[in-house]
Amino acid sequence: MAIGGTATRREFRGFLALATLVGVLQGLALATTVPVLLSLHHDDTGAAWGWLAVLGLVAAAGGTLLTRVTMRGFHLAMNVIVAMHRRLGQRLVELPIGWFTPATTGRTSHVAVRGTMFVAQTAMDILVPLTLHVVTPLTVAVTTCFYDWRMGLALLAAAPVIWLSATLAGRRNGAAERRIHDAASATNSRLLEFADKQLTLRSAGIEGTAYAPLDDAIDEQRRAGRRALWSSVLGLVLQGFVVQAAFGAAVTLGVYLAVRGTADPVHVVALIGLCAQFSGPLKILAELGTALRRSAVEVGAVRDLVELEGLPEPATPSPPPSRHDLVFDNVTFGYGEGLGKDSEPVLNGLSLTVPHHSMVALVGPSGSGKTTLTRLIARFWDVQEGAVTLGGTDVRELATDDLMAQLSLVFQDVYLFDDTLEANIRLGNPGATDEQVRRAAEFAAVTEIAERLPDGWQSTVGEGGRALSGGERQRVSIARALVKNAPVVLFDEATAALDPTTEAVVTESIRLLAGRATVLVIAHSLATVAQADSIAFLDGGVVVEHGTHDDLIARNGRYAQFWRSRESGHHRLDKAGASKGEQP
Ligand SMILES: Nc1ncnc2c1ncn2[C@@H]1O[C@H](COP(=O)(O)OP(=O)(O)OP(=O)(O)O)[C@@H](O)[C@H]1O
Repeated sequence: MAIGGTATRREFRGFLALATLVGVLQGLALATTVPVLLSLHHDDTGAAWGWLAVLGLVAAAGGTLLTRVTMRGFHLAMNVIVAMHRRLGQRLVELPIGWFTPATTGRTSHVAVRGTMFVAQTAMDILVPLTLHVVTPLTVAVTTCFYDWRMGLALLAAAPVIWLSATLAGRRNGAAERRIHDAASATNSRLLEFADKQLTLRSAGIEGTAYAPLDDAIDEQRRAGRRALWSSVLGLVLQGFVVQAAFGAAVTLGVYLAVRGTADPVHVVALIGLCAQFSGPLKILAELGTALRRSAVEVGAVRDLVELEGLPEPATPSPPPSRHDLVFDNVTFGYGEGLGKDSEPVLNGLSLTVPHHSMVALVGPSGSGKTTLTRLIARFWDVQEGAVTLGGTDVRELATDDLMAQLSLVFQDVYLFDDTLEANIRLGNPGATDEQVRRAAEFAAVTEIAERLPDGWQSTVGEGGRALSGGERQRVSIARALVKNAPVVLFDEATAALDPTTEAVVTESIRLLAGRATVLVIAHSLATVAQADSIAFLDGGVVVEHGTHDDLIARNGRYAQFWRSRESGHHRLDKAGASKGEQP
């Protein structure tokens, strides 16, 4: 319950205390049946009625408190769900953007839905019965001591053995539940991937529901489920056996005492009835323990997510810089953990300067690190060695909001929300006037999209912008970047061939930005390269050549080769053409 915060923890303790009190009252009500029976046996009807009244009062108090405890459990569950969702939401905005992959998104949705559902169930369906099923038999055992200390002690001595067997069974089941959880998370991720990649799968001729990674994940989930079922059945059998053995031992002891004449046989019969109330609830203790562990696994997964390390925010952030030159100073970065041998650095001590309000084009073979380089500026991830500075300030020293306010990102995978065309542009600058939005849209040739769509600017673009073509989506994202009017623009030109309008918009918007913002563009077209103040040619995670177009042509190195090969054949630098195999 720590996950719900301090207030929830206090509420939880009160809830458990109340549930314990209900358990004690239920045990006392059961124990009161013994004097009722004995009074009847001794024909003392007055005492029998008296004890019956006590029994009624205790049972009524227990029932009333049980209603209260159930209500409290409900409130507690709701509070924890809200607290968990809040913390989860908070954590998601703090995580580095690079953390979000289809696998982690699948895991998150699984955890957010199942984890919270389990918490709600834990308080209501598990914790109350579990507390009652422990406290009531213990109260019965203690009160038995008052009637016959020998039989009472026998019950109390059995308690740790029963507890141990319940714990062992629960632990086994907990491990099985963890496997089910992992398998279900994996299936969830594969399912999302399967839905998301339908186009790719179908174009690869993989039709229907046959998709090996998903089938494997479902098989693993089935196997884990079967193992968990066996584990749970074995636990129940073990628990039932131990409890029956304890009950049998208490009955045998009672009979022995009666036969030896050291206990009244009627007394013993009444106590055997009470012992049955001791063993009944304990039989399903293992089952409840399993449910609790299952819940703990789900809650643990939420906690793991909540405790993931977010992007470290500076304790005292530097003020937003007034100049906007970008410097990569000896930057080393790899996607794995640390810089161990399992994590080949993608950038190897790379240094590059993009002066204030200048434009640098990044070119180079596929996989040379161009995308990675631009994303380090926006702190999708942090560098492992060296530094990325903006206006002389390390990007890690800036508050994330301040940093993002300086940047406009025009990436190929920029997401359009299932909202209106206008709202998607305004996202770049929520405070922009209608006039500013329309001007940016006009420049990025989005106006003609609005004119074509039935509801104009108010037309919704569908989830991820699916109502628009790839080129149109890029135009909307350019309009979004233009309306933001940020001093630094990171531009990833589309690698796929664009329609002529979009191609012209890309060229024009880059021309517009030149001199007004610091622009770092991953260039795939010669038209873009030609507009840059300088060109950095990347290979193997380092800048192998950097200079103006004329300088680099005169040097007759890698860039000159690339330029000639593009000029003589293709107009675009597609990925295949720029691959390492073919010298650019
Ligand atoms: N999220 C990621 N996790 C792990 N490795 C990655 C990730 N993104 C990129 N890489 C690896 O980093 C290397 C550089 O990739 P990057 O995308 O930066 O190159 P690029 O020059 O932009 O390539 P392209 O022109 O094909 O887009 C590649 O080997 C790639 O496989």
